[in-house]
Amino acid sequence: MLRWLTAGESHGPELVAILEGLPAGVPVSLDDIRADLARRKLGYGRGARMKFEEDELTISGGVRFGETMGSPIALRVGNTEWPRWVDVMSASPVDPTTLPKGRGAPLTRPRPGHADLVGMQKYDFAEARNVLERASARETAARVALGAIARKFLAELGVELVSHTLSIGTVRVPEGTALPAAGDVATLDSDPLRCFDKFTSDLMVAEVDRAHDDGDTLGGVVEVLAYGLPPGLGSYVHWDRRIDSQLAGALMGIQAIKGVEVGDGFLTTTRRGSEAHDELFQTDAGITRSSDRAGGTEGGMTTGTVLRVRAGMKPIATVPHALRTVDVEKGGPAEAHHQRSDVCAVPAAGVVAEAMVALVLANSMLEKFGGDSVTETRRNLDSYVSSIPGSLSTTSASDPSLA
Ligand SMILES: Cc1cc2nc3c(=O)[nH]c(=O)nc-3n(C[C@H](O)[C@H](O)[C@H](O)COP(=O)(O)O)c2cc1C
Ligand SMILES: C=C(O[C@@H]1CC(C(=O)O)=C[C@@H](OP(=O)(O)O)[C@H]1O)C(=O)O
Repeated sequence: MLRWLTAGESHGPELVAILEGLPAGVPVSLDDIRADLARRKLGYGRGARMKFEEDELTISGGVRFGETMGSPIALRVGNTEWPRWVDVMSASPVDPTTLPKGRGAPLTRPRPGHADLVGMQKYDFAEARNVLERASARETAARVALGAIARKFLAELGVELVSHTLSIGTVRVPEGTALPAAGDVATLDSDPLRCFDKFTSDLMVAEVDRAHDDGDTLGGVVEVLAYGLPPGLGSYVHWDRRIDSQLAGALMGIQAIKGVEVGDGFLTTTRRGSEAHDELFQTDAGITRSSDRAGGTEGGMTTGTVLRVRAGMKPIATVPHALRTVDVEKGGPAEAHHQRSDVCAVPAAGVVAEAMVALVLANSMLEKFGGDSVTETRRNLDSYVSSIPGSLSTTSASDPSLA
């Protein structure tokens, strides 16, 4: 079983992360993790902070000479902006009146849609700093770093992941657009919104510009695809072993994600049964499916076809054209506090979603195939796959495309 934890605040010295349970022998380099951290910063519409803040990555345990050792992997993602926050985020007691004017001023005008107000009520804080520091999606840098390692493990087992933007606000990729293939990561990352359809991507950029000009923010939908999975990860035998349940939980655990779909998701609910499922056919090569509507899971298990999951992100809560709120110190109406923020962080959420899916799939692989070394995991996987009649041809008969 894989376990992972993150700690650290948005403006603290660093984020730290631990991944426990990964077999030995997985090739991991600083550059692999850095590449995914860099991808998380991409996407048109992110705020100024993405430009000046660097992720300073250190591997402090679990990897030697470029390979995992089977021991817990410990990572640090240092924050180059820390010198500017040493006083406000000091771990030692500080008298706030000694801080320069404006530094550490109490945040008493909670932002609707962010964690500010309920966090203050729940943890008995008089202002929102302690809440937003941890609620902030800065933490997703740590998860992406962990996901990069899970992804390397999956690659050793022949599994590759890719994510793309399906919609920004009301601008959607047209139905029937071909899905990105595993190797399309570089093409996607050179696109300002990581949208596979160039025409739609330009419309999305214009949508972000409009929101920015209006002092507003946007959400959207991302999709993660995983190629090369075997049938049978997850299980129908118990609710918490269903792969759909684990994927949904992991994706909903990302800040601002408010909905998850597997395969054609809610669209499937509008179809008749005769048009909703993927029919099975016997061919010389084995059993194939006529379509790929289910998104690669049936009965809480992977089918062996491409896995397709979507996550819907709400618009950023820190709206420049500030929302109405209450000043909890003075009482009475006020405008929510706002300094800067992303206009749209949907493409970044896609990279985070990839990381979460990678961690869930890596865990499922280990649950089913075990292994203290990746060679052992692969041997067990190969033996299982070769024991299933027709298993190598369970991929969809048709090219997957957007429903
Ligand atoms: C990659 C990413 C970047 C984000 N950037 C911002 C931001 O700049 N400003 C903001 O208010 N919320 C941002 N959010 C969303 C908040 O972190 C989130 O809305 C908040 O923690 C409250 O949680 P909830 O939306 O799940 O209720 C971002 C989320 C993600 C995934
Ligand atoms: C720092 C990151 O994202 C931050 C996530 C975030 C939020 O409220 O979630 C708010 C913004 O930070 P600030 O309020 O300091 O401008 C984003 O920049 C990051 O992704 O690395």
